[in-house]
Amino acid sequence: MEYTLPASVLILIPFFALILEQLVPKYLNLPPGRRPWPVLGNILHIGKIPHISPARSVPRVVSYELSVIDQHSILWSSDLNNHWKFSRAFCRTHLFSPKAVESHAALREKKVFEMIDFLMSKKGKTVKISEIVFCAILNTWGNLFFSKDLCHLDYEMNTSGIKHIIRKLLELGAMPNVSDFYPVFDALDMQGLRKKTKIYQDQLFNVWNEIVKEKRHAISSGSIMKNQDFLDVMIDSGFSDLQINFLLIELIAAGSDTTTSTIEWAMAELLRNKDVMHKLQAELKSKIGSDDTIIESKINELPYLAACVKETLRIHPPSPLLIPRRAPKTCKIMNYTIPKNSRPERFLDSNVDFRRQNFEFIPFGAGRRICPGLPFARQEVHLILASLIYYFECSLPNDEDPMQLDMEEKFGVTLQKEKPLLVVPI
Ligand code: HEM
Repeated sequence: MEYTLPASVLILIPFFALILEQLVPKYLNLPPGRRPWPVLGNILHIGKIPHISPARSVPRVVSYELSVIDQHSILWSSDLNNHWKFSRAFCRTHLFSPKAVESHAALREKKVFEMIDFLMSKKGKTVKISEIVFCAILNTWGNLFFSKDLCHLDYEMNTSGIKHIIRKLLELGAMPNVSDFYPVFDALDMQGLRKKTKIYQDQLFNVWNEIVKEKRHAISSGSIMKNQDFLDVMIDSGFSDLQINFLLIELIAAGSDTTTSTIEWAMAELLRNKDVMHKLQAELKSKIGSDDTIIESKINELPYLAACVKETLRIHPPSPLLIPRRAPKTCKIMNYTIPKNSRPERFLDSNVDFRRQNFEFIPFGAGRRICPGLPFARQEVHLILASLIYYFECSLPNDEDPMQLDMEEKFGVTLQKEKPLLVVPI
């Protein structure tokens, strides 16, 4: 009996805390948004596609121990601590500086040629283009990191399931987590998201754990030349296994789905916009010639291709928590005309570029947290898209009308097409 009072007070404390949390923001000058419900907050306003919902509060998207994140993550680190600064500088030196990006051009080209060769063998057949592009990109990273391919271009033969694991991790990362809204429940992991994330993370680590072990052994016994790939450099710089795992998982997750979905959306838009497709084909024909191959040094001479990529990133930004913009019909906002739909030409006579400080167009973010992979992604997306359009005349299966193509978006850490794009390369 004597325990009744303290026990009930203990039970009530979280509820008082939650109600207080809902009341306090009323006195702050917050940006306009839907009025939160007591206790529930904006959770009911989030909806199925949170990146375009009018909710005020956006959840923390990942569930992991914050101390571990801050010591090992670039992507999710909550402040700009020394670890974050070191990791960004390390990646910039070895992966993303202009010199590093250029030194990897031959590898990107090789992996794209392999993809084109594979697609040649599929002429006339229906393929899921995102699976093949994803694999080409993953193999580029695999070779940069471990000097090894990570998946099979014939996606039906993939047994490691690496793409599935990455997609699952990204899905879990984007799932609204009760404890993101109510941190008081954090330790309970009520939806089991942390537990599931750990399972998939371990599966991904297993893809390269053996390689890391072998590399450590070979380096310490002096049986291989040093610094042949990024893993060598990490080992040489004293990275622990946990540091290696975190950095690789983040680079692979951040760098594969974003680039793949940009190319998939670009292909879908091009198939729907025949005039744009013809203009792009004409540019490629005139600048590349009819029996030449596409290499990166030629990519920068293709302004219409660059405009198409920018237009894709404008309409379908792969990082959806930066708000996507698309006007279903031409309209005026504050005396500005907002033209409808896809029109890459808007970028031809304009200096707006995601590499500059043009804050009206920031698909890679901006400022100190701007995407460090931008220079790499830019080369990769241009090269793959140009190659697909140059070597193939793609159509939709069963003579489907491109205007009926399903363009629904699926919310996630990266913005995917709800229905994967199926094409027939000819
Ligand atoms: C089309 C391709 C890509 C797009 C649109 C994109 C977009 C973004 C965006 C919007 C952010 C958040 C920026 C912010 O918080 O302000 C980001 C962060 C990041 N991206 Fe990318 N990204 C792409 C490709 C890549 C690639 C290829 C890599 C490298 C493998 C990469 C690695 C990262 C990392 C590590 C961060 C975290 C940076 C930090 O928090 O300091 N991304 N990206």
